[in-house]
Amino acid sequence: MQARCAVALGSNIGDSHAILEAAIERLAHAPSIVLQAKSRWYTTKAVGPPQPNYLNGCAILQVELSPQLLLDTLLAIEQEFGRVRQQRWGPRSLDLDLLLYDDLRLDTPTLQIPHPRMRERAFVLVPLVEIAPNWVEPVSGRVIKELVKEVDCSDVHL
Ligand SMILES: Nc1ncnc2c1ncn2[C@@H]1O[C@H](COP(=O)(O)OP(=O)(O)OP(=O)(O)O)[C@@H](O)[C@H]1O
Ligand SMILES: Nc1nc2c(c(=O)[nH]1)N=C(CO)CN2
Repeated sequence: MQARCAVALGSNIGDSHAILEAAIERLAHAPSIVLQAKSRWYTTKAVGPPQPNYLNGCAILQVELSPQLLLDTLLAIEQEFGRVRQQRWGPRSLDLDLLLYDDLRLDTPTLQIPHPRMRERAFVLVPLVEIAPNWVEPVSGRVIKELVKEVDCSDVHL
């Protein structure tokens, strides 16, 4: 079973650029994952509690993993990069969110697809539109290039 997936990457602790580049390499070499595309890195104002700016980007992966196994892989890579889970929406060395998995809709206690907050997040939609403008977000039924027009992108910069 093959699926095309979109993943969001973020970091605001440590050398975020080096961490995100290393995380992409790690993903690209993970079993059952092929890296198809990656966006540029954007500096973004933190959403949530006061904290340093983030560096954010997105990647498209071809995977031979179930959604749950892909999430487990993402969480394991976060741990490898020293992620310490503290407050919700608090600062982190590496955050990997599973945004889209083909046109799947899933709502379980541990995994929601599409990511439920992706439609309102400029720090997700701006990098994603670079690499997947015509992907239909299955809850809204709208393509990413339309969704990005509806968010305030003024705090997202190259
Ligand atoms: N699509 C998804 N991608 C990543 N994690 C998810 C997803 N759906 C549910 N989760 C669950 O969310 C849990 C907490 O994730 P995390 O700590 O990264 O949240 P957060 O980054 O603080 O907030 P947000 O989810 O708003 O980005 C994960 O352990 C995972 O079980
Ligand atoms: N700009 C920005 N803000 C955030 C981010 C993020 O990646 N970028 N991640 C969060 C928790 O997922 C909370 N706030």
